[in-house]
Amino acid sequence: MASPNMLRTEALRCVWPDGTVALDGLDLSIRAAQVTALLGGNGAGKSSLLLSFNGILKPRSGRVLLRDQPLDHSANGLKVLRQEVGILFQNPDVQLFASSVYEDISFGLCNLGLPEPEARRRIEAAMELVGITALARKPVHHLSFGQKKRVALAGVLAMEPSVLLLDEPTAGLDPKGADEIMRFIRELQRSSAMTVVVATHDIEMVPLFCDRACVLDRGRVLFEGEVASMFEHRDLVRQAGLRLPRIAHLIEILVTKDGFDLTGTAMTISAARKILKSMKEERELNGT
Ligand SMILES: Nc1ncnc2c1ncn2[C@@H]1O[C@H](COP(=O)(O)OP(=O)(O)OP(=O)(O)O)[C@@H](O)[C@H]1O
Repeated sequence: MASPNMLRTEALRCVWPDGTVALDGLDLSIRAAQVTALLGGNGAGKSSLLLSFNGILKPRSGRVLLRDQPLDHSANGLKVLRQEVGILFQNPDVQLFASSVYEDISFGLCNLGLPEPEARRRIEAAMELVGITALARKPVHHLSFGQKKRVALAGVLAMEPSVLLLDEPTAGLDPKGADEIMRFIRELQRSSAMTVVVATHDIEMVPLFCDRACVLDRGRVLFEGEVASMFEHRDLVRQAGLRLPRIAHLIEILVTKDGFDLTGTAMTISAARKILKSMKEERELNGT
């Protein structure tokens, strides 16, 4: 059975104050308890869409619905919304402003007026989750970029949101850090049934960590559906300025240019290994 929709847009049109149309009549759905990749070239509208999900960018027309209820853009409505829908910005410097890591993570919770023991429990749990407990007393301005990103994420997670919006979470991280953050988000999403939306240019991680994909182009939806199905629409992928994962591209070249008789396609190394192993077994059976 398909998951219910957590977020939905109806003919959503968003225009920045300078007149730039960022989203141009968008109709799409974000399924609950899944990881959705938001893809598209530079300026396609990914960040603008995340900002509209969080109520920061208000629709010029159309609407955004959370659990089938239109967003309430009043001051109180936004306060409630931001407890439920957390956003990690691409640049952690716009998100961090307190003097120490601990204080920064506690900022959003202080605004909720939580009792001190509950706030402390949440802060410590969030620091533990993202692996920054040892940094608790460190000044934020002494942290590396990757550490700042984890602190900003801990601040979002301490609010215990049911929807997590991530704008380029792996940008600027080393390969190990990028892999760790995506694995961690995937595990967290599975254990807590969180809904996650990831705007990214990191196409390699899409088949590894995402269930669905939504491809934007000039503020419009070009594709919405399962990740595997998106990669089957190769023309569309390329039209949107995207590419296949390297391993899928290699398989494509082996079949189309080098005449390899491979059945199926592969988006990940483990899937490619299966295909190549089955080809080897078939050859051995046929004695070729
Ligand atoms: N604060 C702003 N003021 C005016 N225009 C903006 C603002 N932020 C974004 N835009 C414009 O809105 C459009 C969509 O930008 P957006 O940042 O949402 O795209 P994106 O898909 O996230 O791009 P990228 O992959 O480069 O981060 C672009 O034309 C951009 O120039």
